Amino acid sequence: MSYKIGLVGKPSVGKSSFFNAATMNDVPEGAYPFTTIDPSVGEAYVGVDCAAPEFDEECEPNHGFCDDDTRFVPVQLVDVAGLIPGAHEGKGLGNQFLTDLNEADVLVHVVDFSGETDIEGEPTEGHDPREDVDFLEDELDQWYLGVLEKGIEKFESMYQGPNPGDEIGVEHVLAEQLSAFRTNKDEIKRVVLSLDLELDPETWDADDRFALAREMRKRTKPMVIAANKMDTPAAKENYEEITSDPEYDHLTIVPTSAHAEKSLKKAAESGVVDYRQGEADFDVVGDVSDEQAAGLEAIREFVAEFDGTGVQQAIETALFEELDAKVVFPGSASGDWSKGPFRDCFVLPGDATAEDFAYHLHSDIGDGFLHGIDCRSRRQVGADTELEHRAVLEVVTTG
Ligand SMILES: Nc1nc2c(ncn2[C@@H]2O[C@H](COP(=O)(O)OP(=O)(O)OP(=O)(O)O)[C@@H](O)[C@H]2O)c(=O)[nH]1
Repeated sequence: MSYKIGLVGKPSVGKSSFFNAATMNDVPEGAYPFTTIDPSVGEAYVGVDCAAPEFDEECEPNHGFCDDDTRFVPVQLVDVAGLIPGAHEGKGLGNQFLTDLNEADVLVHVVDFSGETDIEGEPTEGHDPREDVDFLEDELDQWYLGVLEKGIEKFESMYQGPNPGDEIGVEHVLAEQLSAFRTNKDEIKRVVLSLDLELDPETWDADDRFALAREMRKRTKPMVIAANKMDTPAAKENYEEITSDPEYDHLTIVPTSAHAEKSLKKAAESGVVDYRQGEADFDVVGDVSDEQAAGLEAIREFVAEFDGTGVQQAIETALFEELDAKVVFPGSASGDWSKGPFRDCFVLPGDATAEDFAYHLHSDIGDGFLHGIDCRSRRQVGADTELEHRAVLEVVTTG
């Protein structure tokens, strides 16, 4: 099972261009991307430094591929259609949209920073991209608020038992109601207290309820803004303005040109350039017309200024920074790579332990877990030890 990154945005912001660019990969022979019959799901990759060279090995990836010591690990990119005003009330694709959003582990919100599409996705000029950012956040907050209100109603109608001490804590009821958002009672309790609220919904006014819904949404729907169309002057101006606006400090904004990424990948496919996704430069290696050369030079300036086209960066930031995921390589401490060196590389939650990793490999391996061995230091690792990003671990089992 790979991680799911949900791509969301109103019409005409460049969501399709982003999706196509991110999933248009020149995968080398022998790498088998998953097959899908759903055109809104594609395979993208997150790049990490491959661990194999540290062990003087050449990796043989089962999934994804390795290019010049960067290991590209597959993730699913899901094009979530249907962001329109009122989605939380079931308008348009409303409920389906929310269900699809919920299946994603983390979101990339594609926003047209050029200001050339209005809130409905129609052409315009001078539209403030902040409205789009607020609009998605508000849709999500209203949705959370609706679910939260139901939980509060349930709690208030519950019989609390005749004796003091029999009461059911509100966090239990809310945790059940909000379970689809992958939260739990401890988190809810922490958020309630962090907002200086009492654990008693009778004392919460409308603002308190909204604040709670918003805070729960922020914690459980990590998201990155892909500031798209950054190749236009208007987008650069908007970007400067928004990134220096303290109201938007809570957001991670990645300057992006889906166009540039698509052009580079196409040029690479036809052998005109040598380009590796995520890189801030490329080489022209084929014949190009003057017009193509000028286009490529404009892209070169862009990727130099923004350290890449932003497509790969947005996906990697979403997974590794917003979601705080990490990768772990199964390894051999004794250097026995007879089954193929560094075949696998798994994406795991940031707090995954050695035992979690064992269970990720197989439930039998998890059940039989004795200890792990850190293949770099050859030190023994206990079940509860949190693994580092790019750990190389051998699991020793009873079996
Ligand atoms: N300048 C510029 N234009 C872009 C970029 N990405 C997309 N566009 C343009 O924006 C318009 C919309 O792009 P699409 O990729 O079709 O947008 P979408 O959000 O998927 O739109 P719908 O399919 O209508 O939902 C097209 O005219 C694209 O050429 C970009 O990075 N820079």
